[in-house]
Amino acid sequence: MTATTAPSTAPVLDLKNLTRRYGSLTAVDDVSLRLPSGARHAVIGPNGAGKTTLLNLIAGTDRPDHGTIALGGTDITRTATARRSGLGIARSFQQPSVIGELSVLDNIVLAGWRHHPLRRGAWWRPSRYRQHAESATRHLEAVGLADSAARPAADLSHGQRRMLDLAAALAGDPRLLLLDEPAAGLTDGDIGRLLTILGGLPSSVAIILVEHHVEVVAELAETVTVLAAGRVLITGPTKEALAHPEVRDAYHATAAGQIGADRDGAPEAAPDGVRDTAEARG
Ligand SMILES: Nc1ncnc2c1ncn2[C@@H]1O[C@H](COP(=O)(O)OP(=O)(O)OP(=O)(O)O)[C@@H](O)[C@H]1O
Repeated sequence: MTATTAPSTAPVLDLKNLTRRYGSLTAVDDVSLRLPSGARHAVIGPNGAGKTTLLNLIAGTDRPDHGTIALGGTDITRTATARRSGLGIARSFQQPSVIGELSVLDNIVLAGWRHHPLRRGAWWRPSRYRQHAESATRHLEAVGLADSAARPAADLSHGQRRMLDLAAALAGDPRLLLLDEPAAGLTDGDIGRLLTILGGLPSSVAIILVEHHVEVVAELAETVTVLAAGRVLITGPTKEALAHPEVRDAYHATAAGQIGADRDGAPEAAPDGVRDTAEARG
């Protein structure tokens, strides 16, 4: 495939008119979005709004029926998922994808090897292993897991697994990090640690955060896109987006479990929390 590379001033991500249909359902409906390098952007909306589908389209695990995706000015609409990873897109999942039988360190060594554009041969060969182990240790330090490096990943708590999944995503030195509900299932303490870690990432890494916790969005995101039934309701600065009347109304529906609810249907942000958080930023 031919790739057209634009100057480095190109947005890190440029989505144009993305649409994904499943039969008669349009999960992502004509979504356009331009993010500058180092953006801190959140995508919010009710259950079924199309947030995960949008991440799948960007990561390449799903394909749009219409529209284009450019990464740093290069059209990647038809580029395979593995190649997108090599180009700098990394993702952490709602369910952490760690290998329980491997040590915590080896999970990251393997992730670093997978992301390496020139990877060849077996990752555990000593020369390659040493090459990746040093940076793997740095990534574990960044997520607070260095002390657990030698433990089997299976021994980690849910919160620690999520941090390990995040370290695995960072192991490829991404320029675009896709985070799908990173705070889901975390304790308040773990959420605090997550905020510190994500807040400390270098500006060379742009983040797209799908998250139901409004306080996490308010703390981390500079800009927000609100999706409703696959369409963009609003894209703008976080404070403005969260204070938008339709967003406020939508979050009022939380009390009925229709938006912002966790998988058990419990509301994660009271309507007043939206207002208070948005005002706190201003
Ligand atoms: N592979 C698929 N086949 C058919 N329908 C799908 C598929 N994936 C998603 N959908 C539908 O597309 C719509 C958007 O789903 P999506 O998971 O993107 O929403 P979401 O905003 O991430 O929701 P949640 O907050 O619950 O994770 C939903 O109606 C969902 O049922």
